[in-house]
Amino acid sequence: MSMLTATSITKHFGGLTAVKDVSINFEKGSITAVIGPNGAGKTTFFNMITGIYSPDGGEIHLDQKPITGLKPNFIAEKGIARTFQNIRLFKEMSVLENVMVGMHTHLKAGFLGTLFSTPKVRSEEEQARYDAYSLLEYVGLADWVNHQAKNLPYGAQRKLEIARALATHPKVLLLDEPAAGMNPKETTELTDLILQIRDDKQITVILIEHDMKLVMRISEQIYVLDHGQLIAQGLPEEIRNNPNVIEAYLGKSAISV
Ligand SMILES: Nc1ncnc2c1ncn2[C@@H]1O[C@H](COP(=O)(O)OP(=O)(O)OP(=O)(O)O)[C@@H](O)[C@H]1O
Repeated sequence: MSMLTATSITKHFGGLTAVKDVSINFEKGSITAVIGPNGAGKTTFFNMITGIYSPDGGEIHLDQKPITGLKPNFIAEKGIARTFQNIRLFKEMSVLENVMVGMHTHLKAGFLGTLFSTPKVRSEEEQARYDAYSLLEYVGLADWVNHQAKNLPYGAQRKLEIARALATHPKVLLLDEPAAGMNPKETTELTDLILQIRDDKQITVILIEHDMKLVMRISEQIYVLDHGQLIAQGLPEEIRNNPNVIEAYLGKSAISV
């Protein structure tokens, strides 16, 4: 079953076409990678899906419903969460608070409730605290809950971003270069975590990533962008051996990955 569909989406920045006529269908519960050289249009593609940019052409559907051009907060509420290429945490806040922030779209007590701290607000807050802790335990950060986010090792900060994204109960999780800057041990842990998220929660995972070992290991489908256009799609094995992809991006050395 299709969970997210981009149909012929295009984005121009002045005279530059960053994404041109790209169509991709993401199946429910699948793990898909979008790869390609620097400047290929991968992040722009993510930015259109998450509502940061409105496409200049084409349509996007989530769970068969149109979401094209909706504002990011609406798209988040409808079930798309993301992490960023450059980590975006509230650095002075605790690890637990960072995840609780991710939950706020789901809390029901309104502004007045928050102002007067009614019993309903207090119980919601307690539940949020408990859920945030559970999520941190799930991603392997239980020992860090009370630390300031800025004091976490790099790999743990990336995991915290994932926990915060999961706090919104997404149907689709977009990961923008989740392994960037990670050491091999952290990358292996991340690989296991992504697989676990999909298996346990049936979340549709889409990742942009330059670490080809990770990409080849976990992706069921791979899409390759170059100069804003889709130049290939297929199974990891097919992509690894595709002459156009080797030429545009992977290089000959990739064959041994
Ligand atoms: N806001 C913007 N204004 C103007 N040009 C932009 C903007 N965002 C992206 N671009 C341009 O669009 C093209 C695609 O950029 P994009 O960041 O989507 O590529 P990418 O594949 O994510 O690259 P990388 O792997 O380096 O992150 C690039 O030429 C980039 O300079």
